[in-house]
Amino acid sequence: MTERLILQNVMKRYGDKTAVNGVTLGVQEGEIYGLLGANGAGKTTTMRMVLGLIYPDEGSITYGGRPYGGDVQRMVGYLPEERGLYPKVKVSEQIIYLAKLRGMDGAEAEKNLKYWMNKFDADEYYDKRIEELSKGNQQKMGFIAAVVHRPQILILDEAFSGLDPVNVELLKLAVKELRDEGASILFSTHRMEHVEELCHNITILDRSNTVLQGDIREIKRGFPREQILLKTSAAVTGLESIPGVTGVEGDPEGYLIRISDEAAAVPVLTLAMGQSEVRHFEVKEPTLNQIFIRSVGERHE
Ligand SMILES: Nc1ncnc2c1ncn2[C@@H]1O[C@H](COP(=O)(O)OP(=O)(O)OP(=O)(O)O)[C@@H](O)[C@H]1O
Repeated sequence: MTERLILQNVMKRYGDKTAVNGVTLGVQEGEIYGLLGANGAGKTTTMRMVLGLIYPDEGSITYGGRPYGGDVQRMVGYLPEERGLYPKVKVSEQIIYLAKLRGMDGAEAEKNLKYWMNKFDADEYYDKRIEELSKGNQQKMGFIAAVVHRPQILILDEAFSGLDPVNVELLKLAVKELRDEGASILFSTHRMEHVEELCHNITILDRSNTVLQGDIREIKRGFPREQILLKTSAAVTGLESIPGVTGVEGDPEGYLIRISDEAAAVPVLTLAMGQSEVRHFEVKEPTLNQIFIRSVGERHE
């Protein structure tokens, strides 16, 4: 697989404040790459540099091997920032206009627009003005505006915020479809469950620095497993007394057992089997949410 979007040691300062301190990452064709971080970590600044809205003070960003400029601008799609679409202009008119600006011919733009409007269950908004739409529906139109010209690189900053659960699913499907067609997607969000579902590779930033980077599965292997999920046919007593067990919650339908040492797993299972039929036993991997809190939260303590 080829890395299409590459950031190398990208640095941005505002006066004596370093907003982004040497970020290096690569997004492949057909990949959704997660860019995560606490508030103020440098995500938006990084994405604004990728969009060519601001320039890095150091380092480089390349798009299919080329620097920003010329045709590269047309390769990139992004969700307009809040109020990015003109409230008084018809949805179809401005989205087709934007697609043409990015080099697509009118007929193809119209065809793509209709395709996405239909996917998003939004046909009825075609001839409406943006200001007539609810906030969530405006956001869906923003998403269509970002993808209508079929960009090879797509920048999504909190693309699902403010959407109802049905629309979140629709947008997730759309993002997966674009990935499967080969788009390179830089995806930023605070919703870790979306990252777990959509991304393989991530970078976590904290106060302008990269604190974790790589394949989510490998990152997880580097963190201790601290929870056991146990389901049994009857109550199990004495779990709390096992060395390494630091807490027990729940009931036979699902005990959540906190452990400080994975060596506690075997005695937990042995005890449970001695008292009951064991229906489920799992030493749980940490969630990305727990990893985020550990790696970012601990730095702040
Ligand atoms: N135009 C600017 N002038 C001065 N400082 C800025 C500017 N833009 C961003 N910063 C600073 O750079 C740092 C990174 O900000 P950025 O907006 O990139 O964070 P973020 O990760 O997107 O945060 P959030 O999750 O809160 O949106 C912050 O400390 C911010 O105050």
